Amino acid sequence: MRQEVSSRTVLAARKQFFQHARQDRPLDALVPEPILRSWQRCQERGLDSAALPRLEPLTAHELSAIAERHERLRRLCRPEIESLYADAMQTGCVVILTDADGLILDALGHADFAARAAQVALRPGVLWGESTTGTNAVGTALVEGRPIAVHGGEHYYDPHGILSCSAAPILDPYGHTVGALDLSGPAAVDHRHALGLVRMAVAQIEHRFFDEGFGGRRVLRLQADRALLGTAREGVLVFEDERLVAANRTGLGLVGADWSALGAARAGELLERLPRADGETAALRGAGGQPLFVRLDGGAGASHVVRPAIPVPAPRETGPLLGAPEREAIGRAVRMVDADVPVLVRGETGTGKELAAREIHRLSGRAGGPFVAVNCASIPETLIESELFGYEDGAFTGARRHGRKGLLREADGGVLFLDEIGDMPLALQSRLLRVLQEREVAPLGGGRPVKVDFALLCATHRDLRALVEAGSFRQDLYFRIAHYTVELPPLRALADRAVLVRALWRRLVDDTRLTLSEGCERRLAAYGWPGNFRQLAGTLRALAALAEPYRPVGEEMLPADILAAPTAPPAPAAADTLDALTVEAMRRALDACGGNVSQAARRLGVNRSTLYRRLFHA
Ligand SMILES: Nc1ncnc2c1ncn2[C@@H]1O[C@H](COP(=O)(O)OP(=O)(O)OP(=O)(O)O)[C@@H](O)[C@H]1O
Repeated sequence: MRQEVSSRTVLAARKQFFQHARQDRPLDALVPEPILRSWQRCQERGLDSAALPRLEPLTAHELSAIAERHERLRRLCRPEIESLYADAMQTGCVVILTDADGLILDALGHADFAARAAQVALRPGVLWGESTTGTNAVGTALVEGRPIAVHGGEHYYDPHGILSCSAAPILDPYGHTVGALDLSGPAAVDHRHALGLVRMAVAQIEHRFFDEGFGGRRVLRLQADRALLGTAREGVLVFEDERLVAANRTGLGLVGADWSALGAARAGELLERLPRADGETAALRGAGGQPLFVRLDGGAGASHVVRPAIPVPAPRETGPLLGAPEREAIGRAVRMVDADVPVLVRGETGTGKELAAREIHRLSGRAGGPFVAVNCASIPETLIESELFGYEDGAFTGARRHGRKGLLREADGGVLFLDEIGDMPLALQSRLLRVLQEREVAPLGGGRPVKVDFALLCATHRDLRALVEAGSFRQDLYFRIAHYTVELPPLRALADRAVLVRALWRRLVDDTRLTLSEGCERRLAAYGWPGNFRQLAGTLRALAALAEPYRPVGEEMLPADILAAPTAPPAPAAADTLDALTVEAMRRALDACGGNVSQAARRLGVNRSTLYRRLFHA
């Protein structure tokens, strides 16, 4: 209902604004002020709202060069993108990361909506800045410098009326805009929580900027609520000598300052004093008299890297968490790769096919060589050939085309990973087959063939045999790449999922004070996880964002569809077998040591590898 009323109002506002009809009501009573301001900016630029926006998508090659330049931003945003992705899968949305100009770097989400969004060019490589694409959440949030939701007809261009988008700019510790995060879905669906989710995710990302150290400067963490110190909801102020040089928005807000204070304000103007000792939590007052809890990390003589305010995490394990059969299958795949036999990894989306492929590479004799991953489904069909095989100078008309080596040659000495191989066009399948037979690549444009030496790993979520029968996959290529297949089972089919949930939580959440309650773990273990590990990881990250230190996350914080799923049957009586008792003792030791595997192994008097194998790969 709310959606209907608002879309009627927006329609009236559009009529008044774009058709210069009678001014029945002041426009700012019909649409939010930031939207109106944006419409006016677009009109002044001469954008025609009834036309199609002028778009110049980047080529896959240009996009990958830009994405590489923004590697740090993408890495810092990854945990939040994955947790928003879990939400997006449930609400039929896409999560989008852009650079500071509004160029889409990553878009991840529900396939149905992603396909519709692509029709209005809401996809990687396309610029959604306001000056080209009119009023839209990303572009307008970047211009206005604050989080903004743009629903349906509030978009400047008519075709964008199918979208409902919420975006927030991402600021670095110096107040510079480095990108924007956006959650977009169909306009017909009410996404009232989207802006809140995006805002929270951006606060976490901005907080993470401070993890990378400030070279001996003094980093002050502050909060009015002591329990929030050490969490992503704390404020941060960085001082060089006594001068404020970096901050996050919460920190500035708590001392009543804004970005203009950077480089100008001195500590004494913001707080009654700085705490005397490193690591000491002090109760003091802001310059305005407001009570605050503060803690200082690092100082004049401090080491180069800022000490984290949360307990030091155990070193991270990064490979996949696997059951014993899958670990064995991966071991066999490593032997195949070492013998130059191609390997196919099969599994539903999110089961960890790429992670498994990276693990095979890491364990193989080619670990010292490159791992080159190509997603055959995400590169436009017209570009796959040149991306893979490269091209000579002048192979194309147009000044931008310089010769390119191609990914097959870039994988030389290492592993080429062809993800979603089932989506490779038939003509290219023939070319690939020839390369595999002859072990040489001829670039487009008639260059001399070059010898290549790479091991081939392919992955698919499809039934390749059925594609062969349907005539869309070459049988000879199928036989060539599917000598040995690693089947990754869906998460719901794995044994002992509670152990997996706990292990993944420990991996993803550095702060050992944050834990899941038993009931919550049970619910998570019982759920069907259509998005498999990816969805589970996203959900765990979202729960971590809501968790408070020393208060185990309760079931009530779980998303509705997980709560609605039936819970697991009670543990089997076999729990009293010697094996089950051993594993239970190991789990308890691990919990007692805050997830630190080395410490737990020492306590039990067993090898670290034994503990790891029994708990995580059992
Ligand atoms: N076995 C696992 N252990 C821990 N994390 C995992 C595991 N499998 C997947 N993940 C996590 O889930 C996410 C998705 O993994 P990955 O991209 O490898 O899946 P995929 O099967 O290749 O997905 P898609 O088919 O959609 O490309 C990643 O963040 C990865 O770290």
